[in-house]
Amino acid sequence: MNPSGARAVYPFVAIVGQEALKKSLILNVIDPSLSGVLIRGEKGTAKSTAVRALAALLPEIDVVEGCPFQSDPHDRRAMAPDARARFDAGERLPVQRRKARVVELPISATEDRVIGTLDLEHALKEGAKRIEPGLLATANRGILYVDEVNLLDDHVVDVLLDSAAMGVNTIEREGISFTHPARFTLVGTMNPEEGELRPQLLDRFGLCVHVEGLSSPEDRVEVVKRRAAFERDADAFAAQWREQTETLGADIAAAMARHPMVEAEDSILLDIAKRSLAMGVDGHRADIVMLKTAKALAAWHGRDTVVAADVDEAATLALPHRMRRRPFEDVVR
Ligand SMILES: Nc1ncnc2c1ncn2[C@@H]1O[C@H](COP(=O)(O)OP(=O)(O)OP(=O)(O)O)[C@@H](O)[C@H]1O
Repeated sequence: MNPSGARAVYPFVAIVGQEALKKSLILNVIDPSLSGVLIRGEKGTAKSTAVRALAALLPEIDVVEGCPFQSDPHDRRAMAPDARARFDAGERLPVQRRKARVVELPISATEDRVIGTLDLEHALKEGAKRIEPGLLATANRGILYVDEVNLLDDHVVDVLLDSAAMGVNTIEREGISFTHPARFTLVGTMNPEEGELRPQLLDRFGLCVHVEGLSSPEDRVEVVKRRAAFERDADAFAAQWREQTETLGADIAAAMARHPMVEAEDSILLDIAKRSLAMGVDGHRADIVMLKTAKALAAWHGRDTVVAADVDEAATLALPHRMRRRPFEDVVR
């Protein structure tokens, strides 16, 4: 525990190697419309460590103070009904500035816990209907993290992916229909040895990375040393990595600011289309995501124009889970 009472989190920048994993998360912060990432791989390879550590690198956002739906005080369309009604009535909404969050969805979460529900106790006691927000409300404008996403009820995964795609969540109970903004980046981790995700669900994760244990003995030693130092004194360890953490946070913020300016020429779009055709992907999601990824990469590298190398890298992140399976091969790598 650190002085604020929060449990110290292993720093993102102290993760050894695993560049694709780290890059896929950073790109989703630069462009939250990338539709998230599915991180597949064996156990103990820093998957959950990386996602939890991402919280320290997320941008600051303004929220309507006390709003359980994380309404944006500066954008009427990004407000939940209550905040919008107050805004329309001319109220000056109180603003709280805080970091965007990583919210974890436990594997045992029920549909009500995810979507939200009607507070029946309140309705019975007070005679008034009140919405009890779910995790999709808490995760609005942040990251929703599902560890072992392959073990989550298919129906709940469907709900998550639908909300993530539409940017809204609707709670329907007892004749009431309540809609609130739910824009979040879905990050799922899974160990394929414990079961696969349906291909329809795979395709809806923007990016996919495969993570393996490190193969160099030196790197493995470094992992052990760093972990031991972290466990000995987590705050001192975090302090040791603070400067690098701040630099990475500033680099991400700069890329986010540059991102809307990035352009891609038609020759790049053609290159993307040809790659999708060559890989035999279904539909057009691969092309759309590849272009977005290439643009986020260009912004990350400080450029305003997408170059061929961005498309090369984007393809490694956006295509693996979309290639048509060959007979007898149902494992995505
Ligand atoms: N590349 C790495 N750099 C630093 N620490 C690592 C690395 N790989 C693994 N670790 C350490 O190994 C432990 C296991 O990592 P983590 O909990 O993130 O695994 P995981 O991939 O989420 O798998 P599981 O599903 O088993 O939890 C953690 O203590 C983590 O700090």
